Amino acid sequence: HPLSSLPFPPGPRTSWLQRSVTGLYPWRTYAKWKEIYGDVIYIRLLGNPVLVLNSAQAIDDLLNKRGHIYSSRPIRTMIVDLIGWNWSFSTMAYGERWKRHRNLFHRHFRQTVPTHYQTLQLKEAHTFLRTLLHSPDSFRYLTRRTALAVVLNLIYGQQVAECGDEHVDVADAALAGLTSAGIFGTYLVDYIPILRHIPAWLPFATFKRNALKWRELNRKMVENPYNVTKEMLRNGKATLCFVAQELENLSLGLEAEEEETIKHVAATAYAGGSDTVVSIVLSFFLAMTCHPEAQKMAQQEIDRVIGNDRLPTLADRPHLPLIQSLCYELLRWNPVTPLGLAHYLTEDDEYNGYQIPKGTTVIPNVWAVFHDPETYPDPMSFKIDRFLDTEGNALAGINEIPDAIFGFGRRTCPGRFIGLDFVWIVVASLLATYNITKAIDEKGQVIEPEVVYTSILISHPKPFKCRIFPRSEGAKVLIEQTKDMVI
Ligand code: HEM
Repeated sequence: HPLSSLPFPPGPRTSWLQRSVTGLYPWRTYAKWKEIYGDVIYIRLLGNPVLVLNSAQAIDDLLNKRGHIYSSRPIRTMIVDLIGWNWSFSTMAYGERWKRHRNLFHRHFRQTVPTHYQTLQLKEAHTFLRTLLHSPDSFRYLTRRTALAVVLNLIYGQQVAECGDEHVDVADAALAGLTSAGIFGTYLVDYIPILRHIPAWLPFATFKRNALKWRELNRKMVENPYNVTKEMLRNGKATLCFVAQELENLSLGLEAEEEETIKHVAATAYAGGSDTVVSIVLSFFLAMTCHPEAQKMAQQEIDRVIGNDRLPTLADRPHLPLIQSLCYELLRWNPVTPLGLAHYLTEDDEYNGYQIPKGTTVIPNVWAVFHDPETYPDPMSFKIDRFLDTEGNALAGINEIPDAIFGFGRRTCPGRFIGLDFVWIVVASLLATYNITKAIDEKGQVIEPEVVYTSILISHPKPFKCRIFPRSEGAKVLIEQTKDMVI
C-alpha cells in the first residue's frame, strides 16, 4: 500500500496558537492527551507537523531504532536565525557538518578520558563548600558559578573568581535567552519564518527586540572566552584545556579541525554543560529541604562508608549506592529537560499503520515516561532509594535507570558522563558537610517550600528558601581545610 493512503496518528485538532492548546507545562498536557489519543500523537501547527511520543516504547522504536532518519533538528527560526545559535552543534541538521563538530567533542570528552575533568570538578566542589560557608543564602548563584567554573576551566583553561564574575553573568544572560525561547513553537516565528523580517520597532514585535538583545549576549559568549584563551596561548600562559590543545595541534599541523569548528565546539560545550547541571543541583537542595528523612539516610551512608575525617571523591562512588540512587531520582523526579530536545524526521515513515511525513518535528515526552505509574510506582513522590535494588527492580520490570534524561539515538547527550560526575561529587560533598533544612521567617514560622518548576526548555525549580549550615564543627574544619588541599 502506498504510504499516503495510511492515516496520520491520532491527535487533537489545534488552533493556530499552540500555547492556548497546551497551556503551561506542555509535558503534562501531552501526558493527559495520552489517555485520549495514545502513545503517539500527531498535531499540525500552522502547517508544521509535530509528533509527540508519550511512551518509552514509541521513543525507542523511532528515535533509537530508526536513528538514521530521526536524528535531524527542526529549523528553528527564533533560536538559530534570529538569536544566532547557528554555531551550536546541538541545533545543526543531521549531516557532515554536525558530525565533524560532534566527533571533535567526543575525542576530548568520552568516558575513557575522565581524570582531568574529575580533578577540576572536585576542586570546584570544594570551592562551592567554602563559599557556601559565608553566603549560604546565595546558594543559587553559587551553584551556577560552580557549574560554569568547571566548564570554563575545562574548555578554555580559565578561572572564575569566587564571587562576582563577568563570564558567569554573560553566560547566564545568554543561556536565559536560549532556554526561554528553546521549546519549539514558543514563538510564532518558528512556524511562520517569514515573520523574521518584520521591523523590531513594531509594538507587537517583542520577539524581535528580545532576539536582538540575546543575539549580542550570544556573540559575547562565543567570542570573549575564546579570544582570552588565544591571547593566553600567545603569551605562553595557557593551561591544559580543550581550546589550547586543539589550537596547538592546528599550529603543529597535527590532526585538528579548522579554527571555526574548534571555537564552535568550545562554545557548545560551555553552553550545554552549565544550565542542565545547575537545575539538577537546585533540585537537590529542594528535595533535601522537603525530605529531611531522605537527607538523614544519605548522610548515614556517607558517615558509615567514608567516616568524618575526609571528604568524598569520585573513587568512593561504587561504595555509595544510596547516593547514586538519590542522583538518579533527581534526574527523574522533575526532569531538567521534560521534553528532551526535538528531533526531526528526514524521510517519510510508517509506524503502527500510520504515516508520518518527512519534515515532522518529533518531541519525546520524557516527563511522561518518568511519571508513568506502571514503570515508576508512585511517580510524583521523591524516593531516595527507588534505584537501590537494581536486581529486584529489573525482575519486577520497574524503576529503570533514567538514562532517557540524556536523550536518544545518535543525538544522545555527549556530555552525560561529565554531567553525572559533576552532580554526584557536588551532592556527595554537600551531604558530607552540610545540613539543609526549611528556612524560618521573621515571625519564627517554618517556610514550607513549594515544589514548582519553570515551564521552559531547561526547567529549573522556581526560587525557594532553605537553610544551609555545617553539620558540625568538624565538618566546618574539613570545609576550611580544602583551601590548602593539593588535588
Ligand atoms: C547532567 C546534565 C545533562 C543533561 C540532563 C543533558 C541533557 C541533554 C539532552 C536531553 C540532550 C538532547 C539529546 C537529544 O537530542 O535526544 C543533550 C544534548 C547535548 N548535550 Fe547534554 N545534558 C547534560 C549535560 C551536558 C554536559 C555537561 C555537556 C557538555 C560538557 C552537554 C553537552 C551536550 C551537547 C553538545 C548536546 C548536543 C548533542 C547533539 O545535538 O548532537 N550536556 N543533553
